[in-house]
Amino acid sequence: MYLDHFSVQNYRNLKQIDTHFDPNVNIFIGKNAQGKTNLLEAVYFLALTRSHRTSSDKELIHFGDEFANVRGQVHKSQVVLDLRALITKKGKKVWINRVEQAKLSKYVGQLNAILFSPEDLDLIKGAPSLRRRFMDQEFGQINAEYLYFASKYRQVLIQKNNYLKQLAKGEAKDQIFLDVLSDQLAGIAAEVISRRFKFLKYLSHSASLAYQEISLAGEKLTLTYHPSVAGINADDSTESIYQKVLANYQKNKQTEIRKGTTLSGPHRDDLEFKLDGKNAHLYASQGQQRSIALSIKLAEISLVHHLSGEYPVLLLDDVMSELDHDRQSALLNYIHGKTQTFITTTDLEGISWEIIKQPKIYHIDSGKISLEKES
Ligand SMILES: Nc1ncnc2c1ncn2[C@@H]1O[C@H](COP(=O)(O)OP(=O)(O)OP(=O)(O)O)[C@@H](O)[C@H]1O
Repeated sequence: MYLDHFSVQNYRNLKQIDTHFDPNVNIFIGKNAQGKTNLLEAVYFLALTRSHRTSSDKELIHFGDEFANVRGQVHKSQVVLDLRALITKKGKKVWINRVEQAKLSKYVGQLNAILFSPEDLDLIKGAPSLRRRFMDQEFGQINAEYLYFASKYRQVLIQKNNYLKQLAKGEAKDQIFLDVLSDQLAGIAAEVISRRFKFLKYLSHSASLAYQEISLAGEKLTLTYHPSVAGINADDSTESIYQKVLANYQKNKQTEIRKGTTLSGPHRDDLEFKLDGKNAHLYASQGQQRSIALSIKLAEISLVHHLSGEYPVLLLDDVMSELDHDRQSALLNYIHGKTQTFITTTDLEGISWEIIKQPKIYHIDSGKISLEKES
């Protein structure tokens, strides 16, 4: 798939943009704070109806304005879609082919976007919450059911935690209501966990292949999912995961009441990256971590293609300068001719131009873009 006609009004410092992107490579060159990330964020928002940088949509509206609007024409192999997202201070609305969509879950997934930014390098060594957010964002955009269950899980978890706090303070007494909430939460947790296992199995396999292409040393990369409820494994059915999560909630019921919070479930799970069986969090060098992060992104591209038959668009925010020549070559060769790619950079130094064939080059200055030359 690729994004052709693209227009923006009042998105952060991008007051007004109206352009047609190149189906292959688009490069945005600009000094710091000119709007390069904002532009990629606007594309990401059009795809996922959320920013990768903030959970507050209001921040996305240009200072002093009332709304932000992003619109794009997406070409897929069988169909052309007109997508539109409108952000106001009261909320957001989305349209597919001018028809307003009541549910965001019906909209998300029409345009798939994989974003790679320097922060992704923290995925390996950063806090477990980063890896959970990674799973929720990436699996949510490729699978509407995952998106639904992950957000339902968050809702019911808040409800259960609020009730646990009331019980802890003695403001509530009815433990049967707690059992009802735990049962509901365990059912949704099982749906989330079984899908995480399924997608991670594929991701691990293709990330391992990608890592082998990128790293000259040839170590084997594996991804392992660690559910916080002991005893759950990849071969378990959803029903059996549900039984194990529920049994765990029951076992820890009094501790959860005392602490006023739910101690296990998808919100406490983690993901482990290993190189030749060794935990990359503890042992991988900076360079190996870059290769792992890059391999995961390449594997995501392949996962989207595997599930939807379409390649996602790839947003590379300021990462080219972070990658050495060999890793840039591996990345660009991998995506060549498959994915529409958007690259931001402050300068042209350090980019392996010989690998990028006929890009469309834009300059970006104070939120305005201008085309350098047609490819
Ligand atoms: N809601 C908003 N309204 C207007 N301007 C905004 C808004 N939010 C952010 N900005 C401006 O956007 C600019 C930052 O843009 P962006 O993050 O895209 O920079 P960049 O070109 O990617 O720079 P760098 O190379 O440093 O990452 C800043 O000048 C900031 O003040």
